[in-house]
Amino acid sequence: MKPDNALADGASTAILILVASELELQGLTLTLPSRVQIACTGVGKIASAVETTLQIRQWRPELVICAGIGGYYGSALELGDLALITRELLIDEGVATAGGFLSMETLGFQRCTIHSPAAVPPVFDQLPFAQRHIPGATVSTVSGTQKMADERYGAFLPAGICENMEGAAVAWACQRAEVPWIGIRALSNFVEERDLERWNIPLALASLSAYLELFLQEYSPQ
Ligand SMILES: O=C(O)c1cccc(C(=O)CC[C@H]2O[C@@H](n3cnc4c(=O)[nH]cnc43)[C@H](O)[C@@H]2O)c1
Repeated sequence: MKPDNALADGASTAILILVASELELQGLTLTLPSRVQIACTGVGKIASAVETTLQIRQWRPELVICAGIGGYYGSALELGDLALITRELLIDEGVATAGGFLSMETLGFQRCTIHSPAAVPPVFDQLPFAQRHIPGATVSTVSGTQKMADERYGAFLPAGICENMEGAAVAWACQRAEVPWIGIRALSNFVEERDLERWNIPLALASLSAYLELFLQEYSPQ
């Protein structure tokens, strides 16, 4: 027997929006067109990779949007601005040595960069915040010190990079399933010395909602 929400044979979902946490799912104010689904993967690489695979198998989407909040290392954007992501870097998978960090790719194991086959997401003029095409950096441990942030991302200034905990895992699962993906992250904090008073998750979720609403209108899947 099929679950209640399974698709009829031959049907497909146009867009599957994946967020990491219930906080993000509950905080988004979206009107979903009929062929758009939204689901929560859980936080981090393992939960999001597994859940993305299961969600793709269930909904057979034409596009996955990996949406959520993220941290920003850079000088061009403010909190509430949007990172439009088509390249995700596995930035902390490797070996720490006295001579510095060696990535798995450098050591001859798996690739550490996942490129999207999808077009760069659009910039919408009518939104009151900046939207920039920058890479995502997927980590297991949030950079909570300025030292770690500088070591990880010093080379990315000034355009910047968006740190998160799921992007590359979602992208990897999409790539294996041959489903195009994009990342849309609203900046909730700067990647710096941890200070929760400087985070603004409500602002980030408001601008993420505004962007996604326009995106879904623009691409109104029938
Ligand atoms: O340090 C804390 O107490 C704390 C409180 C609330 C949330 C967090 C998170 O680390 C949220 C992780 C969650 O949100 C994404 N995210 C947002 N900002 C960042 C960041 O700077 N670095 C990495 N991930 C970030 C992430 O994708 C997770 O889903 C901590």
